[in-house]
Amino acid sequence: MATVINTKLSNGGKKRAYVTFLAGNGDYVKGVVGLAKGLRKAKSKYPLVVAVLPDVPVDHRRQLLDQGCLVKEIQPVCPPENQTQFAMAYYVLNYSKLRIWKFVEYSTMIYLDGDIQVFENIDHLFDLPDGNFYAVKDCFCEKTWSHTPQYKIGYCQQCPEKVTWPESELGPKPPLYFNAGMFVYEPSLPTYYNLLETLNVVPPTPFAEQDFLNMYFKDIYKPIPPAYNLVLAMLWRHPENVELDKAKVVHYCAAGSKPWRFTGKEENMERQDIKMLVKKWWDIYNDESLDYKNINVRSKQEKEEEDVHRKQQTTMPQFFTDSSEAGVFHYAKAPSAA
Ligand SMILES: O=c1ccn([C@@H]2O[C@H](COP(=O)(O)OP(=O)(O)O)[C@@H](O)[C@H]2O)c(=O)[nH]1
Ligand SMILES: OC[C@H]1O[C@H](O[C@@H]2[C@@H](O)[C@H](O)[C@@H](O)[C@H](O)[C@@H]2O)[C@H](O)[C@@H](O)[C@H]1O
Ligand SMILES: [Mn+2]
Repeated sequence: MATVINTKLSNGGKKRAYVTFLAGNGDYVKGVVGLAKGLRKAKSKYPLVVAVLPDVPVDHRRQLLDQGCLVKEIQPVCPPENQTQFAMAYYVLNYSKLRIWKFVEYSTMIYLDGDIQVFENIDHLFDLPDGNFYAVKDCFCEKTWSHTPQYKIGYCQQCPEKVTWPESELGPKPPLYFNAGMFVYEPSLPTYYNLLETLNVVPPTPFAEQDFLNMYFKDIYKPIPPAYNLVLAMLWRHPENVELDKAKVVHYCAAGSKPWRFTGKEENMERQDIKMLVKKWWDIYNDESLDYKNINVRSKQEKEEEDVHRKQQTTMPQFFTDSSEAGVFHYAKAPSAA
């Protein structure tokens, strides 16, 4: 009987945290600072861990520590030698995200890209049933997908009734596919080592670690509502699937939409909803009252009010219990991916 490795805390404690990933000495650090301040404004009760590659400079790490982040250095993960043309050349560095499965001091983590902002409290996602991988469905309609059969025939999982998948010509319909900019997962050493072993034998593909994670977790992937990761292209590709005022999490992944380098010149960036969302991001980034150093000076009364507000927030939203999403909770506990 193999010894079961207890990858949870030895005292069985249930630690939780948000986690993001930072590489390079460029301007993505602004995204992570904005995310740290956004989580604070949303009154999240869990810390933000930032997994940094060795090339993240000391002054950027200092900025993150000053914003109350927990900075953890990780080593890069490189895919096997390959001739793949990644959808974006820099996607090759995104494989390093896989290191976050090693953070087993946490039982559950919510991964958020550095170009994501959390505008409403999503702490309740930590209470989703264990054993699954939760994320929001992606869209195949941007030209970044032009290399795929879906794109070529105009098929998208966001509107499967629009173009029927031609099983006779293309074989079975592709499984549901998630955007890897946001997901709820359980760190696990067996899963971590198996991910790295599997990576070495799977040929890389254009969406790099996003494709790889979709392949690896396809049997335990459970979709959650788009409010938890609004991929901006949905606004012009599938407006019928978007309720902008209900978007709790916004993912600035459309070309030209990164708020900290926004010019408004690229396609779709002249839209009023895009400009409103970019302003919303900047309002948080520039709000000094959200800086970590200023948070601890609040009055005792404000803290009591905050506790009341937080208690109101921690109940699972109604739609998770009485809508199609309820299927997420009625699944039998899936076998761990490990
Ligand atoms: O130079 C870079 C590029 C990417 N990233 C990190 O990798 C994530 C994924 O890249 P990106 O969000 O640009 O991909 P997209 O979601 O736009 O396809 C970013 O959010 C950052 O957290 C980074 O830190 N530095
Ligand atoms: O390395 C691959 C990346 O793939 C994803 O971004 C893409 C993808 O979602 C496409 O569907 C969109 O068309 C595109 O705009 C968007 O940038 C993740 O957001 C990112 O974290 C990362 O995993
Ligand atoms: Mn992103």
